[in-house]
Amino acid sequence: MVTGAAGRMGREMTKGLLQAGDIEVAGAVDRVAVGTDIGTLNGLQPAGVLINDDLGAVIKTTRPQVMVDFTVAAAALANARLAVEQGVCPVIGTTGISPEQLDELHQLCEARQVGAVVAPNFSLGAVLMMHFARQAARYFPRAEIIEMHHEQKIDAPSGTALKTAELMAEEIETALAPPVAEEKVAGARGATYRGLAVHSIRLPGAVAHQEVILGGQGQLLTIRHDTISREAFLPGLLLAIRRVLHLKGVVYGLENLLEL
Ligand SMILES: NC(=O)C1=CN([C@@H]2O[C@H](COP(=O)(O)OP(=O)(O)OC[C@H]3O[C@@H](n4cnc5c(N)ncnc54)[C@H](O)[C@@H]3O)[C@@H](O)[C@H]2O)C=CC1
Ligand SMILES: O=C(O)C1=N[C@H](C(=O)O)C[C@H](O)C1
Repeated sequence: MVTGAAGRMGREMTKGLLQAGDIEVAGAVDRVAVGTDIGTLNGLQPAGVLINDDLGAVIKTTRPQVMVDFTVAAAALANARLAVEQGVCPVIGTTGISPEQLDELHQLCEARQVGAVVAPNFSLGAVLMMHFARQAARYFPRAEIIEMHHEQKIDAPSGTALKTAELMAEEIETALAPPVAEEKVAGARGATYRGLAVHSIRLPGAVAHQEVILGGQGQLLTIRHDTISREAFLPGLLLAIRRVLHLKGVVYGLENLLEL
């Protein structure tokens, strides 16, 4: 089942799931487009699954194995609690979930022996970009992250940028440049997370893009990923759905399901 099924990601991923031979979409939840068939909503044949705004009722009536969540951070943890309590494995793409919320999910999943995947980015290219940035961080003393997204994105920095900084911080020792003597305009040097400067751009025309720039003596290394269309997220989501059924506890980051 999919929560946030009427959103940008929910629609695109539901469309892909409806077309995947080995997956049945049992239910769809959203606060909007209630009563709309998810097939029709996505330009396909009617699928016989109507969007419902009551997650508890959908879980009880359809008994799904997996709940895919693309909603908002404020809803994602509550949705996951409901799912795990019913033995349903959450696959969460929603970003903005705090480390404390992630800990709570870890404990809940351990206690119930239910698998969950939380992945700030399901695009395999973005996962590789993060992996390469982490590797490169071993050899460069400084790095900064620039992420660019569409204007409707509500969180900043992106979940991908935060995850990238977390991965790089495990390798890099002095990522943060010395503070400038005078920041003439507040925020000019971006935000700081895990010792790395992170800059967020929001522009029409953008989908999801990130550059990691590493600096060393006499050289710069730029690692960049561009999401041109949301279809990019489907193969990673399918992988997570198929694997989560065999997990116990939470896997945070798709890189942990790939042999990198
Ligand atoms: N992990 C990944 O690969 C990706 C993650 N995302 C993340 O997915 C999330 C959703 O992004 P978009 O689809 O662009 O947003 P969106 O705003 O288009 O869709 C969110 C949907 O969730 C619904 N919603 C909100 N609260 C709800 C609740 N309590 N119960 C049920 N439905 C609820 C909204 O009505 C809306 O239809 C964001 O956190 C974004 O950062 C986005 C793209 C890729
Ligand atoms: O909101 C988006 O669009 C995206 N959100 C995720 C994030 O916050 O990193 C993944 C991707 O960048 C698209």
